[in-house]
Amino acid sequence: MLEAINLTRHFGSRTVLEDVSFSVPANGMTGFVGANGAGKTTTMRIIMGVLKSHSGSVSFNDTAITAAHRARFGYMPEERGLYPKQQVLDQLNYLGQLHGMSRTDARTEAIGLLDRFGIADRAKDKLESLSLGNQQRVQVAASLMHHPVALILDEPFSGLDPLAVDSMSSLLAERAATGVPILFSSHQLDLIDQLCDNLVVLSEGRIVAAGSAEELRARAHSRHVVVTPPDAGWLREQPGVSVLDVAGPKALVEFADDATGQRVLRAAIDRGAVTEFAPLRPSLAEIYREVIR
Ligand SMILES: Nc1ncnc2c1ncn2[C@@H]1O[C@H](COP(=O)(O)OP(=O)(O)OP(=O)(O)O)[C@@H](O)[C@H]1O
Repeated sequence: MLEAINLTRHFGSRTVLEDVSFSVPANGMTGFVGANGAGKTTTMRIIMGVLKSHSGSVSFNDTAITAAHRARFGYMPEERGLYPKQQVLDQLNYLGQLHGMSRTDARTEAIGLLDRFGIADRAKDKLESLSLGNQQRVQVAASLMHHPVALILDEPFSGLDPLAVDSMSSLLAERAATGVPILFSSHQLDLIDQLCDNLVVLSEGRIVAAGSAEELRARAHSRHVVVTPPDAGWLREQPGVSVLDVAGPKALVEFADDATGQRVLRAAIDRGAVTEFAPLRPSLAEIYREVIR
């Protein structure tokens, strides 16, 4: 597990991170979301030691993080970082060898990753001759070359077509399943919803929500769809019930607590037929919108 503990960072007189704490558990993907300028890249840079925090710390598997840990991490920085004029395969080979892989292992791994991303035929081309989306695939491949023990990826999915998103997400899910903590930032809430086991939401340098998707869903608003023919308007009169929408027999409601939900269900049965009484699982995207409001 990777942990950020009370990180604070200023730029001049501006505080861009304030007491930021969250964990990135092994066995799962953690989505890092927040508006432009919220502080995601700054946090990732601090985790990777590219930037120092003014207070707070980072730990990996319950010990203070060291350069040796970080050398075994995979990092895809916001500014990317491969050489545009160098051949794709050469760069991946070189990076693998920098991480201690033999020339043969590095080459095998590089070809395997390029193949996985459907761009093995571009191995001998200069990076700059690839489309932006394909360059992005190479950048992600670079971060995966040495079988990292943790992955920190700054917007790895931006600019990818749907097939590339699929191949990248299945590869990352495989790595996560082997116990590699993965933190990735994204503005694509639908993807976050699809991929993440954990979510960290940053707003103006502060954590506004963090935890497992299940915990966050359980903590979120308790919305229900209630269908009581012929007309669900009576729900408006019920204490502890906020009616968000009503159309004939169907209402979308929020209960103040579970007991209110049970009381309303009994009242609905007393009135006649109840054809639907169903909790709505909020998506992570909805949770994000709610906490960021
Ligand atoms: N080197 C720097 N000098 C001064 N201010 C900086 C520096 N780096 C980042 N900032 C400021 O810190 C704040 C957080 O920026 P950061 O890049 O971490 O946000 P972000 O959440 O990654 O945003 P985005 O989603 O747009 O990538 C911003 O206001 C940014 O202008």
